[in-house]
Amino acid sequence: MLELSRITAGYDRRAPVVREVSLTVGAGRSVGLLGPSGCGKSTLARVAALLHRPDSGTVVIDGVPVRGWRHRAPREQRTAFGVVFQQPRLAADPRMRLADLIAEPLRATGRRDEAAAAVAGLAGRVGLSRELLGRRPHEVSDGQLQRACLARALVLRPRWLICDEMTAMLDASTSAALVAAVETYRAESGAGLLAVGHDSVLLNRWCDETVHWDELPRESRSGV
Ligand SMILES: Nc1ncnc2c1ncn2[C@@H]1O[C@H](COP(=O)(O)OP(=O)(O)OP(=O)(O)O)[C@@H](O)[C@H]1O
Repeated sequence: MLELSRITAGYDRRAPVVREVSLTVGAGRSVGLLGPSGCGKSTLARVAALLHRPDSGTVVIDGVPVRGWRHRAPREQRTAFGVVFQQPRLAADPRMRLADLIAEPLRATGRRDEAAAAVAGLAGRVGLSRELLGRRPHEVSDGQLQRACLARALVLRPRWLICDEMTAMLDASTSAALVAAVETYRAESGAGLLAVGHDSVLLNRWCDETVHWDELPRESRSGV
């Protein structure tokens, strides 16, 4: 279970963008989070993925409370998450070939020897040819780069996936292929998913449950 309780977070402690928000995703479940631009969905998603330390509140991952974010998070918790962002070009090192980009989390965790087999397997799943794996980000389309970013998010076989507007910049067929790759992985691994987006049709079709930002429990507002 991924439990976010009474999270307050932002970029200026005096004016947090997320205030006392709670959200729970059951083990193996998928939750779609909808909301207007700028309301704080990505910030909350980054808190959940241990990439952004909240000002207050608690995160509990599979029963273990989080005590540190980013480099302060224990490796076991950090690697429990695979994260895909909206803009692959901001999330990919422009110098790396796609094969190296996908394998990067394995290298960072001392598992370099697994890279070749893992990349070959994942490339098939996300629909990247061998030729594309040898190219650098500026030599591929946004959709092809996002396929590589999804493969990178799956390479450590995470228990949780956070997809923050993963398909926002993509055409319908690439979006469908990426959603299908996520769901195939979830079906075999039992991983849970938090998918953030604007597209209620897509999220309703994709996820077990969708919640709107304005409907999330806020203990302070209800007077607790
Ligand atoms: N690095 C940052 N520094 C300062 N403010 C930021 C930063 N990132 C986001 N913000 C601000 O925090 C607020 C919430 O942003 P966030 O990206 O979480 O919203 P969102 O709901 O995901 O929006 P969108 O749907 O447009 O992606 C916005 O007002 C945004 O301008």
